[in-house]
Amino acid sequence: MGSSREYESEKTMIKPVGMSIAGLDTGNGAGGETDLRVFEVLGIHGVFAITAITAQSTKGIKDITVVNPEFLKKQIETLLEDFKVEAVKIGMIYTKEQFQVVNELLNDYFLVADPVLYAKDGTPLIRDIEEYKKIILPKVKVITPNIIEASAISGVKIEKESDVVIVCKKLRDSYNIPYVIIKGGHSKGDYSFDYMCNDEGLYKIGYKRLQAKDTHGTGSVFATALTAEYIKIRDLKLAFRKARDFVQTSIEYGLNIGKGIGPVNVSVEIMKKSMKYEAVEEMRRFADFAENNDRFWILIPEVQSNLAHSIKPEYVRDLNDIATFRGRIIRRWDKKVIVGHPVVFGNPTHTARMLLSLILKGKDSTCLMNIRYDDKIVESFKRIGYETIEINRELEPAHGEGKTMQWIIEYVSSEYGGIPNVIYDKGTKGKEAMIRFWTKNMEEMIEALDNLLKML
Ligand SMILES: Nc1ncnc2c1ncn2[C@@H]1O[C@H](COP(=O)(O)OP(=O)(O)O)[C@@H](O)[C@H]1O
Ligand SMILES: Cc1ncc(COP(=O)(O)OP(=O)(O)O)c(N)n1
Repeated sequence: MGSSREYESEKTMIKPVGMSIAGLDTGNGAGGETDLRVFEVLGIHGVFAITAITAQSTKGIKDITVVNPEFLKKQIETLLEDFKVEAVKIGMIYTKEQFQVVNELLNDYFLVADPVLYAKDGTPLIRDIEEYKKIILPKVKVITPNIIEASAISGVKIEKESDVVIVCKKLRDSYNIPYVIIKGGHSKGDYSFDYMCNDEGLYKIGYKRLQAKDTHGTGSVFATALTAEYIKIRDLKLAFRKARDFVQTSIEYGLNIGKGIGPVNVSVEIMKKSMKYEAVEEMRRFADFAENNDRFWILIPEVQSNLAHSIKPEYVRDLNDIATFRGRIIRRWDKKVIVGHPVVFGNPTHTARMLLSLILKGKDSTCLMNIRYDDKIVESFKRIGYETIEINRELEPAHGEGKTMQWIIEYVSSEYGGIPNVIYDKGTKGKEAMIRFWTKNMEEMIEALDNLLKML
């Protein structure tokens, strides 16, 4: 046996470093600690120099303790002498003495300023605004105000798109800022437009305005994501698009925690990726079960089977969150069952569509398989303890291809109130009779089919 030294890696692991200079939000929704989480999920090692501690929750800010400028200086110096900081995001920074520290220490750095004049509850987060304009703004490469902040800093009220152009120009000219990004979260309309202006002109991105309650931290998260993306790709226009995309997803999955405005969900993308990985592993487990059970062929209809398996239902939005086997589950001439790998997401199979309809209807279901219709199979499901329901495919309206699965779920739900685990039909002209069986999880699916096969 070789010693463990043989396997020691010679490679050193490195990560780019980004810095946040910001206040601490004790509720972990908007301050420097959230910036660290954003840096982390975007592949940056975040470091944090703290300017103030806010006693804050989803209900707002109760109090603020400001860090003295000497200690802010000590923190920044300590970090800069050790790490190669690639870019710095400046969030809440409170006093002119603190601004002077930044002015003194961060001359040669790429600075992104989020001028958080007020928190959502109206609490001022930058006290000496006039000094901020004089000391901080001329140093920054990018500024990311919302329309209220942009109006307050420029003195020009933003009411329409042409005002954005005027304010952009004014901010760029007055403070010599190369990139001004004005965020449209506080404007009205079906789309939330953000504008970036630079030497080349105005560039606008619009995303559907989400009717979301839990939006605490949108601005902080946007500016930090922009900083992180800039560090990675060094292209601010592309970083703008990526940061905007990141914020949209974070708002879409905002966290309904606390009694007030919950934080946006910055880790949702990596969580969904890891859930998808788990789903693939479970599909493999199912494939082993199906291929190694010598009676599994009994369950396979003429049109063959498939298994649809989703990530946690609350994270499911569309077919991209549902896995199936690309080559279906096939019964060979010699009764051998072959599972057609690979597992793929976003495959518009009947099983995936039906599972999606079930989930969108509010069912806590993650697995669904289509099974050959046979009286004995339906009876066995009943004996195991599952409720069954028969539907008549003759009743299906002529709604074109691709709508049948949704119709079955809508029909069962409206006619019978609930949606039993076993839904079957005896077929119609050109349509094979079929059983569809759904379960809460993979454990239950495998156990139920195992029991069923022992009865047949
Ligand atoms: N309801 C929403 N739907 C979609 N995007 C939004 C919504 N609210 C804010 N945003 C986006 O979130 C980001 C932060 O914007 P904004 O809320 O204006 O900043 P701040 O948090 O500084 O007030 C912007 O990209 C904006 O377009
Ligand atoms: C400590 C701290 N820093 C910044 C903010 C404001 O951030 P923002 O992203 O604008 O979030 P909302 O307050 O608007 O939700 C903060 N609240 N606390």
